[in-house]
Amino acid sequence: MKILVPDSLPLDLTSQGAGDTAASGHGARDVFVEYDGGAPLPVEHRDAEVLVAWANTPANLADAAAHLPRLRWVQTLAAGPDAILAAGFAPDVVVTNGRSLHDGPVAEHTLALTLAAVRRLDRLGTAQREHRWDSALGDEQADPATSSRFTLHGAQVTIWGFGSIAAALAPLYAALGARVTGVASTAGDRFGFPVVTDADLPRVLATTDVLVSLLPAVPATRHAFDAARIAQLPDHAWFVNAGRGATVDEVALVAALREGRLGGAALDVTEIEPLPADSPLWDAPRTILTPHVAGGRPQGASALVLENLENLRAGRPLRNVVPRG
Ligand SMILES: NC(=O)C1=CN([C@@H]2O[C@H](COP(=O)(O)OP(=O)(O)OC[C@H]3O[C@@H](n4cnc5c(N)ncnc54)[C@H](O)[C@@H]3O)[C@@H](O)[C@H]2O)C=CC1
Ligand SMILES: O=C(O)C(=O)CO
Repeated sequence: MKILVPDSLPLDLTSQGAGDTAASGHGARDVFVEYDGGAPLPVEHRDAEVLVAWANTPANLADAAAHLPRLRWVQTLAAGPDAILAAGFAPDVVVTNGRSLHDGPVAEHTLALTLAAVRRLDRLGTAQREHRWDSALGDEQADPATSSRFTLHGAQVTIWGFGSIAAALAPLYAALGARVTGVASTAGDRFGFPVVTDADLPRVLATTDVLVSLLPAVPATRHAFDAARIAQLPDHAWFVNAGRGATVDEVALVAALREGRLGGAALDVTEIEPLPADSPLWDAPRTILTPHVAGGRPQGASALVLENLENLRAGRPLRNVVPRG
């Protein structure tokens, strides 16, 4: 079985006995071939049956979808399913994602964005660059009625998209004294945190101090955070997004920031990446931007690939299957 693996990651796929594919019925050894996810796939590797993807260009993925007739399984190492679903792989190709491989780093980065937001590091950074000692901020925020703007202690944090990353993140907020509510496709109690569905958003958002979005980009979540949702939040609430930019109506967000309708926005992701130089988001007031760096490299990618390779050989269901259509 020929398995294409990205040359952009140091995967260790040698320690698994994976070379012997007798159990798969092919009677030949597995061949791991490194490829460049930024270039067309070499013609001599169009007989590959497995594609492991990481940070591939859309053109490379479309090329793979069109030119690998024997393809059975695509393993993306990204948690987000959007890019791999957009490539147009045939319906009988199993697609799995890197859910869980980014939990720790994304949780840390999202917490960092949240702390930068509530402690107003944006404003204090500007003051530093202007050589101004802006200690007034501390006094302004000392008012108990509004102190939730300046501390997470006692603040209501709502995590929209309460899945694998949220499971790592929610306890960090709780440890700082925040109350955490999750929003997901199904309601219930998860890891000790209450989880509601979108139907409850108007009620939940009304008392939210920090709305954290970890929503995947799928058709149902496109521009989910729009003018109507912004209007449901208190004016002091911050919006933190480490999910996907496509879930945000950025025109509505910039308008709200300019009108003082939000405490601010801290965004690791934007609808177009890299963010165009003329995007109004760069200069929107009370806005913190980071360039899609929350996840970084996947953690434990080799183990996931090997586990799913074993599953494929044994005819078992693969881990992290992305629902199609
Ligand atoms: N900024 C970065 O570097 C990174 C961003 N991400 C993003 O984070 C997202 C979340 O990752 P995981 O937690 O691993 O995914 P997950 O699949 O474990 O969780 C997603 C959650 O969103 C919920 N959800 C989906 N549609 C919803 C809707 N319409 N309303 C309410 N909830 C909805 C699901 O019920 C699920 O609980 C990824 O899809 C990806 O876009 C992931 C890794 C790195
Ligand atoms: O895993 C993902 O979805 C990412 O965005 C990686 O940075």
